[in-house]
Amino acid sequence: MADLASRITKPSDAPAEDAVAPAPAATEGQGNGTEEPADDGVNKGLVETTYDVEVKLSDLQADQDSPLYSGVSSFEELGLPKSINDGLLAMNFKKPSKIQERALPLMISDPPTNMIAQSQSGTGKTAAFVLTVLSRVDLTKPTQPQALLLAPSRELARQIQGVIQTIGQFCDNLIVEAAIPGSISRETGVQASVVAGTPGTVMDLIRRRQFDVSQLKALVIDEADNMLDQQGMGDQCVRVKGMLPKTIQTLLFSATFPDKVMNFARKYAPNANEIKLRHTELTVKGISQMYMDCPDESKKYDILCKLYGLMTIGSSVIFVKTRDSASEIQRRMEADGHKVSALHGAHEGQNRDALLDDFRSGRSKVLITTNVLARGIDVSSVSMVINYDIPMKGFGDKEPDMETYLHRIGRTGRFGRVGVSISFVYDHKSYEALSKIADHYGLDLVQLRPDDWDATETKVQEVIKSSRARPDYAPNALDK
Ligand SMILES: Nc1ncnc2c1ncn2[C@@H]1O[C@H](COP(=O)(O)OP(=O)(O)OP(=O)(O)O)[C@@H](O)[C@H]1O
Repeated sequence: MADLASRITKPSDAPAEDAVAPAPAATEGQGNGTEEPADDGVNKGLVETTYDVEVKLSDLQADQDSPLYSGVSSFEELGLPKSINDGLLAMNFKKPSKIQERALPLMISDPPTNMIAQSQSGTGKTAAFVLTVLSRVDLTKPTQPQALLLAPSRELARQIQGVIQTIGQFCDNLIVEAAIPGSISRETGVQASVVAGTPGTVMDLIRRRQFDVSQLKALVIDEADNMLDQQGMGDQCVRVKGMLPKTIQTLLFSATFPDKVMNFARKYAPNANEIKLRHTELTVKGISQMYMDCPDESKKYDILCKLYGLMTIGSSVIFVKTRDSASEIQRRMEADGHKVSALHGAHEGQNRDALLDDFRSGRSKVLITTNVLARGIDVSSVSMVINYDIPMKGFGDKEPDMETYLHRIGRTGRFGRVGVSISFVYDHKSYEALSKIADHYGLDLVQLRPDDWDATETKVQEVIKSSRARPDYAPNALDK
């Protein structure tokens, strides 16, 4: 068994840095009733101290080693139309990140070329593909669908819709619709130039002839490794693509592209330009990765409750394995006087939307969820992620889900912010799973001990206190 203990850092050298993660497959939240699809995330390495050192975004974007680095001084230099640049300015996006600077020129040039692009969590992949889509839309045909963006969950599809609307706020006549369960009227069908949806719903709309795909010019698959995975929504994505014009420009994006899906991705998006990360580049430096050594499973809940005060300094996401345990932990925590909410695939769609909107706005600060929210969700105030259950994959939970770990912890530490992840281990199996994740990504995980609560609080607080919102950061498009 890999030795987690050998990777423990002392309190004084605690701050962690990079992260990585692969991801499991998510469905549209219509999972099989208990366990929901996983996804990834990773971080690694410990940096010297500096939890409380405030690094400005402008400094990060000038650091060539940062994924936020930009060699150009503004978006204007990338040749985007003024209406789009105005939208970026309104969002306070001053300079592109590395993925935006590298991918955009390749994607917006003619003739259109396919793209397979990888970049760490929270580094601005959404804007990269949204800008491409907006540059291709003919606004004189506002109700003619011209671009389709697919995502693994209704929450992510809605978030992408919001980003398109925000960046495109000065594009006259731009109409963006979400194609998620219950969103498109049967009478009218799709009446938009840009559609962001989940594959099952999109497939149904096309089959029922409520979605005219004949003029589509661009297809974006976000979280593409997860979406194309045969155990996830690969089949649906293949069917959807089979119904689209053959000449469509296909853009695949994710923070993780495990080798096993790369071959398929290359078939799905033939002759694509590729931007890939090396293994060592997958981690996000701002995320301090820790683990909690729980004496046994029954103590996990008590330890979670003890962490509640730290969770509410900012906002927190608690990831658990099943819908049932999400609901059960919510019930117990509420009975114990804590304010928490739980969101998972068993909830009805509008309820899910309201729960996430509350979390985005800060009306709720602690969200218990499953892998359905592990990927893509961007809430800038999240300063802590808890892996109450270590993400596992395969039948019988035999192997850790490297990708899901990376994506889960990537819900914090977004675009230069800092955050903490705490993974709970309590027995040989969970300890070994986390050890494998640490070995895979070369992580130095900081150990937290439930019997030394002062040290735990100090280590966590050091990070979270410096994660406060700073004015040089652009707000998330949907955060209120
Ligand atoms: N150029 C920019 N300048 C400032 N902020 C930006 C810029 N680009 C993106 N952001 C912000 O960074 C945050 C993360 O972006 P985004 O959600 O696109 O990350 P991502 O790479 O898609 O992450 P994930 O892999 O987790 O889906 C968002 O809040 C977004 O508004």
